[in-house]
Amino acid sequence: MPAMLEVNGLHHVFSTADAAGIAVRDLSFTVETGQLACIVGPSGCGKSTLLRCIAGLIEPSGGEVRLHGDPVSGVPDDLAVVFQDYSRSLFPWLSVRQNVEFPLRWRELNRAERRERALEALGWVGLPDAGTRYPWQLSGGMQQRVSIARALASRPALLLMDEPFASVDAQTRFELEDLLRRVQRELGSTVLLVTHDIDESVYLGDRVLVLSPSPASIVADLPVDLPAERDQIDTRESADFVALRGEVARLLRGGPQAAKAH
Ligand SMILES: Nc1ncnc2c1ncn2[C@@H]1O[C@H](COP(=O)(O)OP(=O)(O)OP(=O)(O)O)[C@@H](O)[C@H]1O
Repeated sequence: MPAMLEVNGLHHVFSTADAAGIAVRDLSFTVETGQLACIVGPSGCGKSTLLRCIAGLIEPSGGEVRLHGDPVSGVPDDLAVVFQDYSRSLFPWLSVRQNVEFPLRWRELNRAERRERALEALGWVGLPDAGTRYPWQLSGGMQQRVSIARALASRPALLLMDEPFASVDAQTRFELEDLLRRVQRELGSTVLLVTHDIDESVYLGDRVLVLSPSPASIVADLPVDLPAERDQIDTRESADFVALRGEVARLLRGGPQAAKAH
């Protein structure tokens, strides 16, 4: 059976990007069904470009992306993306429930089924009673929960997340990280999340892919051998967490040389 996501020799060049125009350089990896894989890399290294190529939003200059064996060209139906900026991704003139229902219009679902799915997804993210409110009546963290509910409502084969918690305060970030791990495990979702935050990548991931500075290539692919049940205080204080965080930090500081040593 093919992996849920296969990225083979992915390469992307922007005419104005740094390093002779190369944004992503010969990247290959797979993500298995039910896995939460984190990609961590320095600012500007090409994380968003990589995610956009996988989402079919950018046609890569070279290489290929396969979703459960099928080549990706254009945005696949069974893929959803959560971006960092929830304030620009939710429609302010639609209620929370209507926002969550919106992408379901392109599914073969009747009105009642769309409504049911939206309310179910709002329940998954702890907002069962927020359906009639408007995004601007909610806190930033609640708005990002709505974005996650909208992405999950279509039950995507793959959920892509681009720095999803970078715009909320530290306490809310912890809550959203725990929410994501809980929902991902309950639903068995396959998630690929990019972040520049080393601690977040280790706390959230079943696995951490470390990227080099621009142009992005893979420096290391590390399994996260932490217990599945994680706690924001105890896990972050554990010896295994501290050791892995140190390893990722050293790889990020050392770039490709560290990768060779690794
Ligand atoms: N549309 C574009 N046109 C030209 N160059 C681009 C475009 N988008 C990104 N780039 C360039 O590609 C490189 C990688 O950018 P990208 O946004 O993918 O990095 P990133 O790791 O997501 O950055 P950050 O951590 O700051 O969000 C950068 O040099 C950037 O300037």
